[in-house]
Amino acid sequence: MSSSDGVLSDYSTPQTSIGSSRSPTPDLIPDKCPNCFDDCDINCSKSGQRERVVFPAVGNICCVGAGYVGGPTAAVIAFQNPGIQVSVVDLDEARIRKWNSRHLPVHEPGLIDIVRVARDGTKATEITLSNDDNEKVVLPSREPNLFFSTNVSECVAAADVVLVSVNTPTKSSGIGAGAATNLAALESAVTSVAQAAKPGTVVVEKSTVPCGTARTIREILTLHRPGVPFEILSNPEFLAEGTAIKDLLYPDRILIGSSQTPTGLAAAAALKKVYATWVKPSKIVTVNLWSSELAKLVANAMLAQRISSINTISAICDQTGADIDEVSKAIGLDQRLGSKFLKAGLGFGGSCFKKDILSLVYLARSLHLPEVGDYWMSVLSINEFQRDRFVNKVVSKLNGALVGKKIAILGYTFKQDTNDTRESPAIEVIKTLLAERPAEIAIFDPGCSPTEVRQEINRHVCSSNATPLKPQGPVEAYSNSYDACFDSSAVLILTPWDQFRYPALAQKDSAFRKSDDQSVENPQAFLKPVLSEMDIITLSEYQRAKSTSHVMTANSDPLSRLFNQVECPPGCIHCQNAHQADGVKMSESVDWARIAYNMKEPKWVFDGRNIVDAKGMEALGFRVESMGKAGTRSPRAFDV
Ligand SMILES: NC(=O)C1=CN([C@@H]2O[C@H](COP(=O)(O)OP(=O)(O)OC[C@H]3O[C@@H](n4cnc5c(N)ncnc54)[C@H](O)[C@@H]3O)[C@@H](O)[C@H]2O)C=CC1
Ligand SMILES: O=C(O)[C@H]1O[C@H](OP(=O)(O)OP(=O)(O)OC[C@H]2O[C@@H](n3ccc(=O)[nH]c3=O)[C@H](O)[C@@H]2O)[C@H](O)[C@@H](O)[C@@H]1O
Repeated sequence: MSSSDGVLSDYSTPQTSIGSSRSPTPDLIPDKCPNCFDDCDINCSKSGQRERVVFPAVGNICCVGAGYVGGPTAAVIAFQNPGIQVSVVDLDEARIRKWNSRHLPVHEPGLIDIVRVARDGTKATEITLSNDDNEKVVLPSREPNLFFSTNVSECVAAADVVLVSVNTPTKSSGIGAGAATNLAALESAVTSVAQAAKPGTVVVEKSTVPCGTARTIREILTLHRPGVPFEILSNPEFLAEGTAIKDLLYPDRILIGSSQTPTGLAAAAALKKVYATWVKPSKIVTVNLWSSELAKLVANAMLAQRISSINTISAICDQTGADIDEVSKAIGLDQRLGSKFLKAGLGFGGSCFKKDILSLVYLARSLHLPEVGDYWMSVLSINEFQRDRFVNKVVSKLNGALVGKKIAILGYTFKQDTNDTRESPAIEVIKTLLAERPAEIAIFDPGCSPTEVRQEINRHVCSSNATPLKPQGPVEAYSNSYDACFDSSAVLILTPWDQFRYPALAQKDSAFRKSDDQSVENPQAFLKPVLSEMDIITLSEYQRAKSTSHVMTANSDPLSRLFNQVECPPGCIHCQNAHQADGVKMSESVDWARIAYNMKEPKWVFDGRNIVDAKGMEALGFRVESMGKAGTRSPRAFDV
C-alpha cells in the first residue's frame, strides 16, 4: 500500500453515502506537508513564516447532535460561559422536545441541575451561609443561554463555532461492514453546516471519528462552498456516561487538534478560550489533527484493554485460590499502573469501546499492519470470552436445566447511572439464556422504565419477528427488584448499580464535587465580589452538606435560584413511568434479605459485577458466584 515515496494511499473508512465521485472517506493519505495540514507542497514554508492570526472571541456556539455527548457537553459549555449563546440542534424532534421539558432524554447525575441553570436562567438570590457568622452571599440573576432546537440551518448560521457531535457507529453493511465507521450522519451534518454556516466558522469534530476525517470534512465543505474559508478542529470528548457532568466539569484534559497553519492555530486558540473559563490552561493540550483523532481511539482502546486484561486474570482466579479484587488492589497500588479500570466483571459494554477498537483495527489493517490489528482485536475476543464464561457458569450451576425456572436480571443498562442500553452485555446474556427455554426471564433496571426495557428487547432480542416478550415469550420487565426476583431460582447482577450492592454504600458520591475536594469545607471561598459558576456549585454543595439531609436528589435547589420547570401535558407518559415504581424508591438499596425470603432454593446469585459480598450474602441464605472471587462453591483446585 505504501507508494514509492512513502506516502500512504489506502483508506480507513470506505465511502458510506456521499453521492459524489470523491474517493472513499476519510482517506489515509497524510497531507503531504508535515508542517501544515493543507494540500500544499512537501516543502511548505508556512510554518517557518507564520503570521499571527487572531479569531474574534466566540459569542455563539451550535452543537449538532443532541445525544449523550452533544447535550451534556453543550450544557456544561453554556453553564460555564454565560456570555456565549449555545444552541443544540438535532433532526430528532422527540429528543429536542425532551431537552426542552423536565424529562431529559439523557439521564446523568447532575445534568438536570446544569440544564436548568443554563436553559431556564436563574433568579437573583441572597444566601445566608450556614456558618458561625451567618454571612450573606448575593447571587445575581442569570439569563438563559442554552437553547434546544430542530432548526439546524438557523442555529448553524448564527454560530462562530459548530461542534459536530453526531453518532458514528460501526458500518453494518457494505464494504468494511462490522469494522469501518459509518460516517453517514457525520457527512449529513457537515453538509448542513456547509450549506448554512457563515464564512470563517470553525467546524469542530466532537464525534469520535477515524483518522483522516478532518480532511473529509474539509472536502465536504469545499464541495458545497468552494472558496469559502472554514477552519476544522478535532476536539474529541472523553466523558464517561454516568459521570458525564463530573467529567465535563473536571476533565483530565481537553484535547484540541488543528492544522498547524496560522489560521488553524488561531482557531484552536479561540476554542481553548471557551474551555479556559473553567479548565486550567495546563490541561488544554493542542496537537495536530491526526494525533488528536488517533489519541481518542487509543484512549478508549487502552481503557478497554485494561478491562480485558484483568478479566483474563479473573479466569485464572476462578480456578485457583486467588481473589481478583485482591489482585487488582495489589497491582493498582503501583503508581505506574494505577487503580482505575481494574474491576473484573462480565465484560465491558457501551456504544463506544467496541466500535472504537474496531475502527483502530480497521486502520491498522488498512495500513498493512495485521499484527497490530490482531493485537487490538484480542481485546474484543476476551470481552466475549468473559461474557460467555459468565453465562456458561449460570447454566452449569443450574444443572444445565433452565426449563421451568425463573431467572431474574438486575441491571439492563451497560453501566450504572445512565439510561443508555446500547451494546449492553445484558442483550447477549438474555439471548443465550433464551435458548435454554426458561419459564421466565424477569428484568429490572433502575435507569429504564419497564416500557423502555420492553422496547429494547423487541429491538435487539427479537428473532424472526417473534417477540420474546410475554405473553408470547418468557421475557418480562418489572418496575422494581422485588417483583423481578420473586419466585426466581437465580438472580443475575449485570449492571453495577449502587442499589444492588451488598453491603449497601454508606453514601453516594456527589454529582458535582470530586471526592478529594476540600474547598466545600471553606465558606471563605464564597465571600468575594464575583462568583464563578464553579464557586456557585461549591456553594450549593456547601449548603447541601450543612443541611440536615445529605442526599443528592434530582431537581434539588439548595440556593433557591431556579425557576419552576415547565409543566408536562396531561397524561405525560414519562411522568407515568416515573410513578411506576410501585412505592419502591429507585435510589434505595435493595433489601437482599427480602429477596432471599421470596426466592426458590438454592437461591443462586450470579454477581457479574463483583458488587456483593459473598460471605455476607451467604449469611442471608444465598449461594453466590462471582467473577474471579471465592463464592459459595465447591473448593477450587488450588484452595488450601
Ligand atoms: N456516548 C458517550 O459516552 C460518548 C460518545 N462519544 C462519541 O460522540 C459521538 C456521539 O455519541 P452519542 O452522543 O452517544 O450519540 P447519540 O446517538 O446519543 O447522539 C447523536 C445525535 O445526533 C443526531 N444526528 C444525527 N445526524 C444528524 C444530523 N445530520 N443533524 C442533526 N442531528 C443529527 C441524532 O439524531 C442523535 O440524537 C459518537 O461519535 C461517539 O463515539 C465520545 C465520547 C463519549
Ligand atoms: O468514548 C466514549 O464513549 C467513552 O467511553 C468510555 O466511557 P463509557 O463507555 O461511557 O463508560 P466506562 O466507565 O468506560 O465503562 C464502559 C464499560 O466498561 C465496564 N467497566 C469499566 C471499568 C472497569 O474497571 N471494569 C468494567 O467492566 C463498565 O461496566 C461498562 O460496561 C470511556 O471511559 C470514556 O472516557 C469515553 O469518552
